[in-house]
Amino acid sequence: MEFVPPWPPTPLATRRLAVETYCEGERLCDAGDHAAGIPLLRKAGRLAWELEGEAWPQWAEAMRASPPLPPPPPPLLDRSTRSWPTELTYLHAAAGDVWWRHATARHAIASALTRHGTVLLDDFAAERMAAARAECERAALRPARLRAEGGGLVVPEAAVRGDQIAWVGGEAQWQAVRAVARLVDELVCSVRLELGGAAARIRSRMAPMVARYASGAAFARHADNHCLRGEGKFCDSRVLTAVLYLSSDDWDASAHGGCLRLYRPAAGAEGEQPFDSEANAAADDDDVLMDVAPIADRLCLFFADLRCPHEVLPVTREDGMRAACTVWYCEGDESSFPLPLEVEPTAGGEEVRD
Ligand SMILES: O=C(O)CCC(=O)C(=O)O
Ligand SMILES: [Fe+2]
Repeated sequence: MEFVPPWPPTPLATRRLAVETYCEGERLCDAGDHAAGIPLLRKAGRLAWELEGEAWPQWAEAMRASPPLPPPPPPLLDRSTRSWPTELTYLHAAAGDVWWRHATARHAIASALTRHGTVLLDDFAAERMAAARAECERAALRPARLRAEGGGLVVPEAAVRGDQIAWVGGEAQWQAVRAVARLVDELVCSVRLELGGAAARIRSRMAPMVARYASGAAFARHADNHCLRGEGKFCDSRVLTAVLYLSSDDWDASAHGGCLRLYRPAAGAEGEQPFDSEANAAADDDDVLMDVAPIADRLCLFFADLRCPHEVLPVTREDGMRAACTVWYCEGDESSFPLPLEVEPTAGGEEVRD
């Protein structure tokens, strides 16, 4: 009688991971670490039912015998890769400096965010960018800190989080950074309703954070706000993250590093863990979505929660500046800067009191 398999064959995309998980489980069991090995063997069986049987199919044996292929490098979005949809290229050329104010652009931005959790806009602040960058270059910054297990704030190792930061208040030294943050406000306020969900309830934002990454600095994989679908012990009110890069004009990510690496949402992310640099560092590279070069005047918008894990890859350049202004947009009106319900186009760069 012909053997009829109990389930459809495991998809090709999952097979390699299943076999590798099995081999790692087997290696740990052989080394006597059954507590770590057995869960991996079980996981392998959940990934590919064929591995539960006595006799493995040919594809599984072949994979066990062949060394794993190195993962393909993630796509690098750099200066040569246009980040907006093709239909916006003409618009960008035609619409003058603030091209994304056009309704077509806003719909495309909202729809990319909804579909992919992230969107990139190049030439975002146009002529306002250079002054903001100059303020960032001049500023005295201090090492960023992370919350330690006991609750206190510590300066971590540079590979875990090595940026130097400042929170932008009402001081005269930050006039241009405040002006670009108001441009981001205008964009976020104009797309929030179309985004729906918690984004539709964005009513405030935090003070902008300016950050510079010197040579050797990185920020290990993390999500800005540890919650999934609005829930989780470590949830705060942040909904959207907006990062506007203020790097040197000649930043070449393939030579100087410092890319923002975006990951797919972690499978089964419960949203219950605090920032855990070890677990995050060990996370799977298979989940990489793309590497975003931190080129000047590029705005990267993404959801602040566990839908968008990300990391800053180490900077390898001694001179030059890898810098950004980050603004977090929050549900409700409790954060430092209330946002209007109606959007007014931001006046051309002049100073308005925040
Ligand atoms: O600078 C970047 O590209 C992202 C920084 C970041 O992830 C953060 O500050 O939370
Ligand atoms: Fe982040």
